Amino acid sequence: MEFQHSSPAPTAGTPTAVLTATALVKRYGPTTALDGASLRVHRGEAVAVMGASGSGKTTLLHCMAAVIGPDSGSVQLTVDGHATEIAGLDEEARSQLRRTRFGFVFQNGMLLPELTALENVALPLMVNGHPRHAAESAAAPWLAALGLAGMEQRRIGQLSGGQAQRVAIARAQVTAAPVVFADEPTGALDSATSDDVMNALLYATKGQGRSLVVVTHDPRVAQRCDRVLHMSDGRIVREEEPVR
Ligand SMILES: Nc1ncnc2c1ncn2[C@@H]1O[C@H](COP(=O)(O)OP(=O)(O)OP(=O)(O)O)[C@@H](O)[C@H]1O
Repeated sequence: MEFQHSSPAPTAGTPTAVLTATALVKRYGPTTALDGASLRVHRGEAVAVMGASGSGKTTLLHCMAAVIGPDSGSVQLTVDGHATEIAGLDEEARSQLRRTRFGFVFQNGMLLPELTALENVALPLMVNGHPRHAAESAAAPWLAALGLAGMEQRRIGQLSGGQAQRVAIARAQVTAAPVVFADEPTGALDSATSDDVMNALLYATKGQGRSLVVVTHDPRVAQRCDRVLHMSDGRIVREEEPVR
């Protein structure tokens, strides 16, 4: 299965940074969305980003994930001992990075309704040039691992909200991306389903030695992560490690 190829978890006491953001600034006209935000994400850890509406969480996630470039500051991605500065890349290079190094899970899944569950999960591999049969063969074990065996041929509208979100999680894993970004992944779900989806998300990321960065308003989701970073006015102002 795809996740057998993933990196091992970091050894205790020597956390390795996979993403290091330093002094990120991003302005939209008169609005300063990021005002010197800095953080590190270590290999194999789950980090929650919390904060009031408008504090800059999504903008931070988008800068870290090469969705947008910051106006200034640095984002360093380190994979297999090789560090790359990604903050200044052009759109084409950012797009390639997103397809190969990052996975994404959003609140509404962002799945293609006209495709089946299996096709949705296989899609990132096909976009990266894998033939359909190979892509679907790699995708199917992920659906099974996330409790969706037998549902491969259903279209997204024939799944519950929690099932659809698990398809989105499978899709974010199938390229073995070292970092997965999730923006309010449980925002549209009831609390029991939210717990299931969070279990699936942690299993598919941290459980495979990958890193997870999750933006959330839900303290229950944050509580499940290794570290919780609090944002205010475009900066990280506080960090805590939830007691479990
Ligand atoms: N594309 C954009 N154009 C203009 N302003 C933007 C844009 N994106 C974000 N902003 C502004 O930047 C600030 C930070 O927005 P951001 O979405 O990062 O906050 P957030 O903490 O994720 O908020 P929420 O919890 O409501 O999603 C806000 O004032 C927002 O209005």
